[in-house]
Amino acid sequence: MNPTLSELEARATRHKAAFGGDAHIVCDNLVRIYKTEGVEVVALQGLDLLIDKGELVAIVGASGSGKSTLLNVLSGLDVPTAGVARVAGLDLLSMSARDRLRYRRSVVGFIWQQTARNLLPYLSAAENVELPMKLAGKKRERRAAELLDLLGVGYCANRKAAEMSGGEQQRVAIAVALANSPQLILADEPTGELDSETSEQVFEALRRANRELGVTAVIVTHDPLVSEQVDRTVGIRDGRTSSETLRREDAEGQIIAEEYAVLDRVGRLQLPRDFMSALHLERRVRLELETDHIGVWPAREEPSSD
Ligand SMILES: Nc1ncnc2c1ncn2[C@@H]1O[C@H](COP(=O)(O)OP(=O)(O)OP(=O)(O)O)[C@@H](O)[C@H]1O
Repeated sequence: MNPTLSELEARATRHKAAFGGDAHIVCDNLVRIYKTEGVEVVALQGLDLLIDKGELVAIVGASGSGKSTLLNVLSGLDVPTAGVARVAGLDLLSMSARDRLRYRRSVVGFIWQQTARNLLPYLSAAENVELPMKLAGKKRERRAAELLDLLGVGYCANRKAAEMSGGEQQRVAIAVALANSPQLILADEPTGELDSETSEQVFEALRRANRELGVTAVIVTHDPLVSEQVDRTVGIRDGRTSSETLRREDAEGQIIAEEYAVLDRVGRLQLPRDFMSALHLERRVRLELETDHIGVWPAREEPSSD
């Protein structure tokens, strides 16, 4: 017997609810199109991404690949054009303005690349950390000091931004982002303006926040020092997730990194550009299913018509 319309609707809803399950961050076929002066730029072209609660993930990709767009969507600053974006069970597309404000105040914390953008210059480090708590109507006297201590900048509590180094300012910025106990922190090139030694300290502070407070952390970065030290690095190309590198420790304590291509739900994957050019793969490829892998070959030369 053919299913009724209501059965079909129920099936479609079940299918949707299943994608991502209880992942902390779910991006499903996410699309963001910018329109400027009649020209459309597709910054995200059906991006899929799942991140579990408590993960520390780096996002890498060439300039213009869509990394900041993704972070702006996850931070609630920007609304995608289509698809699904869900954080901690909250739907970022259908959220009301009031819920969005609450989301940005207490579910997510943000750290920008420009050190000067993260802190108010006329407030001390401790006052900067207290500010988001005050705005959310919370007053927890000890928390600012505790967070600054956790991130190794307790000694900066009474200093203003101009009296701190770039690395100290970024660690205070992490404390500000953590002030309202968010579930997720997002950092856009947090070490972009810093030298390698200072970068290491800032990354270490992010890692400590992730491990000790259990907060999920997503870091957009060009810095190999960051991207090569996380358990999972997601590569974005042309507005889609194209690769993932997973790192694990083997029995001898050596870190093993394995790079994977990402297969989306309908079976699409992006072949690395250097693989494509090495075998002159273009437009059409021949696929063959073997017992434990799939072979990909350049298409045979088309027989000429004469
Ligand atoms: N507000 C905007 N209006 C129009 N186009 C935009 C806007 N923001 C981003 N874009 C375009 O969307 C695409 C993705 O940009 P995005 O900033 O997300 O890339 P990115 O990977 O973060 O780059 P970078 O590493 O240089 O910061 C680019 O082509 C960019 O020019």
